[in-house]
Amino acid sequence: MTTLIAYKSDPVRGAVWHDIFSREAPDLRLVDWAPEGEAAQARFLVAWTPPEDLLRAMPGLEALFCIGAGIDHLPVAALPPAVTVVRMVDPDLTASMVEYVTMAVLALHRDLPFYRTEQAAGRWTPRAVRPAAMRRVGIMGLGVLGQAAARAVAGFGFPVRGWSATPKDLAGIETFAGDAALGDFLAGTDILVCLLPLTSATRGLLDRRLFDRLPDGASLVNAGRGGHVVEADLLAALDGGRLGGAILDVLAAEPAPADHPLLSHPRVMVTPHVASATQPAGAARQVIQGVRAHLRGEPIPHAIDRGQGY
Ligand SMILES: O=C(O)C(=O)CO
Repeated sequence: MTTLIAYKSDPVRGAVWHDIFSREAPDLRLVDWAPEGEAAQARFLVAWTPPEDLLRAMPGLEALFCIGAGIDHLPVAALPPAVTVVRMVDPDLTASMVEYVTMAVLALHRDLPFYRTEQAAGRWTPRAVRPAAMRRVGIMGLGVLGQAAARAVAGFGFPVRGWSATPKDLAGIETFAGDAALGDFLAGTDILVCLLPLTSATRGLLDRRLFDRLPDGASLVNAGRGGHVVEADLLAALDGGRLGGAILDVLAAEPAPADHPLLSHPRVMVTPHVASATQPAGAARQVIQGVRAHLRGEPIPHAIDRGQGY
């Protein structure tokens, strides 16, 4: 019997998914999601936004493949433990995130938010140029994206440290793990990069208490989720001079309202959640590998740990 995989996402990228499945996995059949169609019988679903009341819509569901790296928006708790939830790990998605973090770290290191404001005011205000070796970058979250970003940033000569919930060993990167080590990690971080997954343990973690543990004038890059940051505390830290600047790809409410104070802040640069995106070819191949592993009775690579929430 053919294995059915339902696809519920953008139809333009869907054309690439169909092409890869028909050429590389003729034994598997990708069908576009429709509530009344055969897709409802599928054992696997690929989606960013699953159908409402997923289990009723797909009673035979065995695995949900998220089309993005983050799964915090999915109704995981409502799914029985037998349904595996899988995160996307796509080389193009990782590469784009590495570009974004590198760009943001360099922009903060080279005072770009400051020069943008000076230029707008018609001012010519040079600041001292500091070598990368004098700017310490701290990356929170050392999963696939965090590790790749840490290596890339270290390549410019920045001393790089990383913090994660559980201990990680990374060549050339000083690593810290758990709540007890957070203070030491922050005290030696001039540019803080958040790439954490959003869970009940990390929601609101970037608050006044955390900003107070950074060196004076430190800056922030958030390419995780808006929910990591207490935005009122970030604004207060920027206005009070604790933080020198921020580059944010994500905000608590997206799209952000036009009058959001972070959008107009002179030392903040905001991008509209574009740091990275899954590309269809690599994503389709990850799903093919994952479905095949499952059919062989093996664990699906990049399945989330429900206890950890990512
Ligand atoms: O992949 C993700 O989780 C994203 O946020 C992409 O937009």
